[in-house]
Amino acid sequence: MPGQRAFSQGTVRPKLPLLKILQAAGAQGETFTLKEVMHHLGQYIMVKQLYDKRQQHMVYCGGDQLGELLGLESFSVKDPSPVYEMLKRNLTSAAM
Ligand SMILES: C[C@@H](c1ccc(Cl)cc1)n1cnc(-c2ccccc2)c1-c1c(C(=O)NCCN2CCN(C3CCCCC3)CC2)[nH]c2cc(Cl)ccc12
Repeated sequence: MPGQRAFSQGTVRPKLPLLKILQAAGAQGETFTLKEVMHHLGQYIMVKQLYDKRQQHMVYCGGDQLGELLGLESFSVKDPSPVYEMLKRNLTSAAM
């Protein structure tokens, strides 16, 4: 029951550029929980090998759609703030 899910789990609707990134990581559908968004973004980084193999907390996203959305060439997974800022710009509540 989508309606029920929307109210019970804080479901969000990614804007198109972010939705395309999530779908490239294998996401199905158009609404997700925040946890699912983070999982698919992690998968995307791994599938596209955007993380540094030696310094695995570093993500080099310059030249990738993810970097376009973040407005960054790189970031560390140890500082999630740029990702949360990007999500604020690219997620709408699906509960409406
Ligand atoms: C704590 C969490 C996190 C979650 C959100 C944020 Cl804003 C920062 C940090 N995290 C810790 N390392 C990673 C990570 C590191 C390198 C490559 C891929 C993921 C993640 C990220 C996850 C995730 O869902 N993580 C599950 C467990 N990860 C452990 C790391 N594992 C990989 C580490 C590199 C070598 C291959 C395994 C993958 C599964 N989702 C993310 C999405 C983004 Cl935009 C950025 C990073 C992550």
